[in-house]
Amino acid sequence: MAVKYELLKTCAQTGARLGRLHTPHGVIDTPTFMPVGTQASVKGMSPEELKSLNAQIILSNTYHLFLRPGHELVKEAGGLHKFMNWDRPILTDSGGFQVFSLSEMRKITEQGVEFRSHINGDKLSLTPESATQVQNALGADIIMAFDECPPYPAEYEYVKQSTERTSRWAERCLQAHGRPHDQALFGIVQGGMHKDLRKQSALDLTSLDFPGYAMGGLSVGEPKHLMYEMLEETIHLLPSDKPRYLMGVGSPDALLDGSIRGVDMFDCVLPTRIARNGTLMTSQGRMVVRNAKYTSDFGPLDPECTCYACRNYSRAYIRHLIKADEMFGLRLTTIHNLHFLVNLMAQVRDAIREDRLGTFRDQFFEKYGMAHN
Ligand SMILES: CNc1nc2cc3c(=O)[nH]c(N)nc3c(CC[C@H]3O[C@@H](OC)[C@H](OC)[C@@H]3OC)c2[nH]1
Ligand SMILES: [Zn+2]
Repeated sequence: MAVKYELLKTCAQTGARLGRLHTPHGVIDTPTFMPVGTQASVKGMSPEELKSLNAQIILSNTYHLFLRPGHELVKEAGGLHKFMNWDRPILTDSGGFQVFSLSEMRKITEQGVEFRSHINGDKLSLTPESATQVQNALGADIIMAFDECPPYPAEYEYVKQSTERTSRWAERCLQAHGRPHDQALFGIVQGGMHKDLRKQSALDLTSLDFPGYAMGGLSVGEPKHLMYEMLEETIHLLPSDKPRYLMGVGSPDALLDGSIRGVDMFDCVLPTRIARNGTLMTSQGRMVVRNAKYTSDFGPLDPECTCYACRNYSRAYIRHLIKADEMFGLRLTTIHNLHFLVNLMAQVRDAIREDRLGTFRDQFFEKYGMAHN
């Protein structure tokens, strides 16, 4: 069956929505946080551990898998679900963003992007057609249109040209989309930090009628208030019966403030990335467990947390593992941070159900401390 969004209710206190996203590999409760598994693995986590954390969908990335091991190999393996032994929903990004953030020597034209692999320097290219065909081969449940995420800051004229080209690319992606097993292609709204360009991009893409829409070009170094301004400018132009996905956003405060503004889906490498240097998101704010003050602290990472790491290990032990460069340490900090965000979104959904998300946000910020994010 196709990807279908079901709006269950809107929070009476805020603009937040409670929903369910039905996909061929299962249902996703929204608003949702999606763990990132860029190279077909959420770093250090097994599928069983992700399921025990109640992760309902994970992300992977076209740019990385196109370079290594190659989409033909993944297709030969039976697709990404089989290849990585994950039988729940997967979303893949189109690679547009990574071409600009990772590759060298890139050249962008109406046709697409030419670049050199950051792995071995090979001269490669991606176009709206090839990026869509790669994603068809990988077989995720939700795939993203091939777009350009303009740098921040950028000249108005550049953003205008880029955004108009991204709208033309979106149409080419729809044409090229093979729709294998009802795979859903989401459009990505651009427009930089310019309200008129954001509006035009939203109108262009909604006229093409995608099953879901992402807000791209944000969380690229702009001040948070600017991100929210662009979000507010765009989100009411998107159909309310389709899911809205804010790309690259995942600090706790942004998940709350994005949900309040009507966002249904979030992704971010933050929880897994900071876990790898021993930084934890806890109910009392951020904590750096390698800090000497935890040397003989035999309590859990977070006294309010019920995750596997907090139920079975102490700060002292995890600090020791991180200092000793033991792999198990990073697995425990990753388990905790992923649990923290997945659990935060479960509390957000409960708050929406009970029309109290605004109150929940204020209470959370109070405890978590707005200084941290
Ligand atoms: C951090 N801030 C941020 N702003 C972003 C904006 C865009 C955008 O406009 N277009 C596209 N196509 N992608 C974007 C992305 C990348 C997200 C992916 O990047 C990968 O995480 C690093 C991951 O791949 C599994 C994820 O998959 C959806 C952004 N990330
Ligand atoms: Zn925990």
